[in-house]
Amino acid sequence: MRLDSVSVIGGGAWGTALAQACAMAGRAVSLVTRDAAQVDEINSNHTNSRALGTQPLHGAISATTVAAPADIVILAVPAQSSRAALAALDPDLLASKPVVLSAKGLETGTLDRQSEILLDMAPDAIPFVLSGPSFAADVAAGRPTAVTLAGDDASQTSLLAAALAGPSFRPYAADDRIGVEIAGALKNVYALACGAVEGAGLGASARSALIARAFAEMARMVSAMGGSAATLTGLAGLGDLTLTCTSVQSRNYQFGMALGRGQSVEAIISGGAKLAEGVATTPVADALAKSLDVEAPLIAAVQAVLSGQADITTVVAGLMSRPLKRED
Ligand SMILES: NC(=O)C1=CN([C@@H]2O[C@H](COP(=O)(O)OP(=O)(O)OC[C@H]3O[C@@H](n4cnc5c(N)ncnc54)[C@H](OP(=O)(O)O)[C@@H]3O)[C@@H](O)[C@H]2O)C=CC1
Ligand SMILES: O=C(CO)COP(=O)(O)O
Repeated sequence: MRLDSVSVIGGGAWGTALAQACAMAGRAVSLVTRDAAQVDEINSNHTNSRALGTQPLHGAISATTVAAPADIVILAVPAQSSRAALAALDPDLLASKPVVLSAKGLETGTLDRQSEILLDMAPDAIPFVLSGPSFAADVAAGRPTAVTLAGDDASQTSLLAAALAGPSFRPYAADDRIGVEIAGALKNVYALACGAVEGAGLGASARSALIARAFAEMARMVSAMGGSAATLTGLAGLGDLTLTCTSVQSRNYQFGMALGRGQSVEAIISGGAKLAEGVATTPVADALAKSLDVEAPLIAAVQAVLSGQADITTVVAGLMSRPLKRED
């Protein structure tokens, strides 16, 4: 498997940060964005100001609007856009190629994970999932970051992890693709909840209780969906859950804070909120929990708030009055 060149699809914060990580790892990187002005800026000024402000980009990154063949493809568009972005690519670019899925979300309507979308659109592609505690700004600035890279073939996954690893970006190879995907998607739902706890002024104790119960709920979801709950002790589980559920830097946490202050979803979005993947993923996760008969009161609570069925006070009172139970 040749792993010299990388095509990153998506010129937002995460696509640009992953392009930077790959360039720092010694790969030749093509960053594919649909915005011609962004292409000009990246190629002439080595910045992508809309995505990452003044962060200087590595000279090994070149931008384009049209994807060219590469040894590795990284998909870095929002979860709800993955299918359209794949459909716009020449299928030959994906056939038998390692495709790294980096979006954290479940698809509206189909309830699909990112790798299910990929295999639907490009059955010959080789899916890998990259997830873990990693803000784009940190990765792009070369601050130390560690993530999980999950794939079906252990030796291929280790080779790919080595090809993407650089001085400040450390992928750990893993084999539980489903567990990593579900963890990455659900942590955004719980980050909305934790942000809401902060926005509503419910205190740090409540937030930590929420994180711990979210971890237990996530384990039930992962197991029911065919993944391994043990995966959640790693970077994609505990690592990303704690980062996103405690950082004001997280867009999902910020969205949750606005909910906690009493703003409606519509008002937050029309006020220019950045991408918060948990908003689209919550109803999908709620539907999956119900169809799989998984006890998921926290996902249901976030769904009740997002859909306007209940306010935060009512939802918290409901959670606190559930029958007492053993912790396991
Ligand atoms: N930012 C972060 O710190 C991290 C993000 N992620 C995940 O990465 C994913 C992307 O997030 P992020 O980059 O931050 O989001 P951004 O909002 O910063 O960027 C999204 C990018 O995707 C592009 N895009 C949207 N739809 C399409 C499409 N159909 N075809 C091509 N390009 C498209 C947008 O283009 P345009 O501007 O033209 O609309 C934009 O460049 C999310 O799932 C997120 O959870 C994961 C880890 C860290
Ligand atoms: O996934 C992330 C960090 O690991 C980014 O989180 P937000 O999308 O909430 O900003």
